[in-house]
Amino acid sequence: MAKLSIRDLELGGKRVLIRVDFNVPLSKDGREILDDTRIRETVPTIEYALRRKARVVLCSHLGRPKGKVVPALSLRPVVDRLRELLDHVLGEDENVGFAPDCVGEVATELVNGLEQGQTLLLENLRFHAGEEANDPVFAKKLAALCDVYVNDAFGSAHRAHASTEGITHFVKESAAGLLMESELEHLGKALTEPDKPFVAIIGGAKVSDKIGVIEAMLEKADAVLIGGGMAYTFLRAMGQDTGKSLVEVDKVDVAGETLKKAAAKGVRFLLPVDHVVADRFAADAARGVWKAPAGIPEDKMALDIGPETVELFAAEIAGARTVLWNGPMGVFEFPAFAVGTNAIAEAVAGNDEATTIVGGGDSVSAIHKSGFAGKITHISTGGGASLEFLEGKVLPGVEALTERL
Ligand SMILES: Nc1ncnc2c1ncn2[C@@H]1O[C@H](COP(=O)(O)OP(=O)(O)O)[C@@H](O)[C@H]1O
Ligand SMILES: O=C(OP(=O)(O)O)[C@H](O)COP(=O)(O)O
Ligand SMILES: [Mg+2]
Repeated sequence: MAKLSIRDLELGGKRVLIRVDFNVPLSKDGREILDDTRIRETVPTIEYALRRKARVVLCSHLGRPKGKVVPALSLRPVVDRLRELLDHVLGEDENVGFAPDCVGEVATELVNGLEQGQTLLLENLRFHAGEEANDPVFAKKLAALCDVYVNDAFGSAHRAHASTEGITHFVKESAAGLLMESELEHLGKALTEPDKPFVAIIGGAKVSDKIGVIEAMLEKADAVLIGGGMAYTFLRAMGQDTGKSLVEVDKVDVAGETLKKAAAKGVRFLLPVDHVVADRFAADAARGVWKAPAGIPEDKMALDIGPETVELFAAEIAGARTVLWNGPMGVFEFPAFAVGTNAIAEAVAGNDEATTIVGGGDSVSAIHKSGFAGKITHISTGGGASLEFLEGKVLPGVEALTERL
């Protein structure tokens, strides 16, 4: 099922709306970009359009503002970084423009005022509730800003939102961008029929989003290693005390079912056997190592996997021929709780015989921080998107694109 590519489009003079995933990890005040991979990876697509004299409009979400304007989640800080990265394509005095709202009069005026070879970034799509609700009224407003639509946001391709799915119903041509194509190609090669043993490592904090995918993963993986914030809902399902650790109470049943299925299928399902716990969620919190079978005390939260877990996971990783990793093993943003994530990064990077894929906005930030990024086969801009790709279903953001005839 071939989809239209940006390379199939006539772009000269056209208003080209490119949906990008600039959902980059930010410092707490929202001013500093901690990892710019997701911006850098879209440069080839933007450059491609600019060189063909398109009038380029970029749109993205950032974080989860839930339909309200949250100043700390403004995309404005991205403009400067983008300007630097496009320096080789833009004229000397040329700036990347910024529209303080993604739809409405001001946005329309700024978009229509764009000349060939100019670029405008729209404010956070999720400041409008219509984005996540996939409201056709909002999708139509976005569509009105362009002549052609390009989706380069692989990291958001698992979302059927107004800017990834809805909009395609209101534009004539919807095409994949160069990053979208490259991600699908790399992940397709590595994950459609993965070399075995296939080890999947899942961590991070988006428990309710990703826990459902783990069950599907049991069909493909030989071993599943669960760390980070994902682990505690499973440990709770096993009846362990998890203290103040991240647990999605609504998902404890799903976790229990997944554990049963893994056992029935003979898939090795590894959970942390020890934890680095803290008394509060802070960089300078008092730390200690807690080891199963003792439960995590009521007043403590687990913020990293412990040293025995690292050894257990590293041994499994060493025998793999394909590794897919999404979700950090701990709160790696705090150096004191980055040890487990860095050790797993070293183990994945150290397996020279395996195809290794690390995906996700925060996981990519973590792998760069660890210093081992250079030894990973493919660094993907998608976390949830990579996991859902592995399930084998077509991602809604890809499915919605125009068929190539
Ligand atoms: N034990 C934990 N408790 C709370 N948060 C955690 C824990 N381990 C990891 N995290 C957090 O998970 C976040 C990343 O999760 P997620 O967005 O799912 O990953 P990715 O962006 O790589 O797909 C990080 O900000 C990290 O601090
Ligand atoms: O960061 C993202 O996904 P990821 O954390 O799984 O890598 C995407 O931008 C999707 O964001 P969302 O999970 O808030 O829809
Ligand atoms: Mg993330």
